[in-house]
Amino acid sequence: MAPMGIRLSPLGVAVFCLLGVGVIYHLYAGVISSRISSFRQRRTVSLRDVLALSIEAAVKGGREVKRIREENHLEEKSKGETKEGASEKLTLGDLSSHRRMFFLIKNTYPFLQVNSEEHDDAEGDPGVWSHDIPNEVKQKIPEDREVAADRITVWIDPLDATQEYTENLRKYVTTMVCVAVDGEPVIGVIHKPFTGYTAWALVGSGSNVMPRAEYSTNPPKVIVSRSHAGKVKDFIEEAFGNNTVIIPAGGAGYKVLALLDPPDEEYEEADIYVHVTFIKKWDICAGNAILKASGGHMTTLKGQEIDYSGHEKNEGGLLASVKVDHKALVDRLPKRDLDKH
Ligand SMILES: Nc1ncnc2c1ncn2[C@@H]1O[C@H](COP(=O)(O)O)[C@@H](OP(=O)(O)O)[C@H]1O
Ligand SMILES: [Mg+2]
Ligand SMILES: [Mg+2]
Ligand SMILES: [Mg+2]
Repeated sequence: MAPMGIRLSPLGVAVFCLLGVGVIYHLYAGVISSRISSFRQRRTVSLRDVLALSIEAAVKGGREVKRIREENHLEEKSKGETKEGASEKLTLGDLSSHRRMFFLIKNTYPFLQVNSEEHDDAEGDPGVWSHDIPNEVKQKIPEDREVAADRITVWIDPLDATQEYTENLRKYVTTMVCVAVDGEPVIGVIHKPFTGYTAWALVGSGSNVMPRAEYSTNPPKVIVSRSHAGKVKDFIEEAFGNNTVIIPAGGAGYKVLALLDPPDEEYEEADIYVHVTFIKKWDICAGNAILKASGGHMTTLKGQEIDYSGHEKNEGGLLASVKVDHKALVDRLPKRDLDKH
């Protein structure tokens, strides 16, 4: 017999304990959840560390891209079709690079939101960041900034210009990482796996790639997509005249580099970059950050800034420029509904 004449069976004890936990949870739920959320908010990352990690991710992903192309073992598939009916290709290069890049970032900072173009939850990768900060980054970014982790969205394109990769047009291929803070592009990395060149920028702090000395807008030389062009030629001729030089090229990363002055072997020189079909944020965020760091702009065709948080779609087209009057360019573009392209 228990004291005071109460006898509790094991089941009774369990029910009693559960009730007790329930009462305590009810009383303290608000306190517990606010403690958890304030703990999350207090978690910060150094932007210089995230830049170095992004460079390492782009380079390591790029090694996979190069290896698989050189072994000529692409395992090419189609993920479906774009709205315009072009095949959206996927190769082993995209997937292996995704695994390297995505898990390098996730294993280092598991709490960061990372959005990759590709998905492969089945196979992880044990890689973690080396914590090496390249000398060039140390020199150009002497002062660091800490940012709350919940303000950050990372965008990864493990292989940009997959179409051209399958055609063995190597110069167009890049790997890209972008870090947005509150939806604004802040860190951009564009790496070229076949030459080893890497362009990077931390907006407001420094960059290793500069604009050229001169740009023309009367008319501009316009770089455009070669495999997702839509009716871009008509659009450009209506804006800038029938004699405008149009340069078709693969890759959104490549086309941004063509607006700048990268010390890389093979690239074309353009004054502006125009895209009129649908495009996704992992394709454009890194280039947007790099242009912004040089005082340039990447906007929709109506001149709106692109928000790099939330969903991945950009449906308003693209106009990118540097060292010219971007607003004046927007004003010269035809005011058309993009669905008609
Ligand atoms: N209409 C569209 N729909 C979906 N993705 C598009 C697109 N136009 C361009 N892209 C993507 O944007 C990148 C650059 O395209 P382009 O070379 O035609 O300028 C490519 O990225 P990926 O190769 O990473 O898929 C391509 O798939
Ligand atoms: Mg793709
Ligand atoms: Mg891409
Ligand atoms: Mg891609």
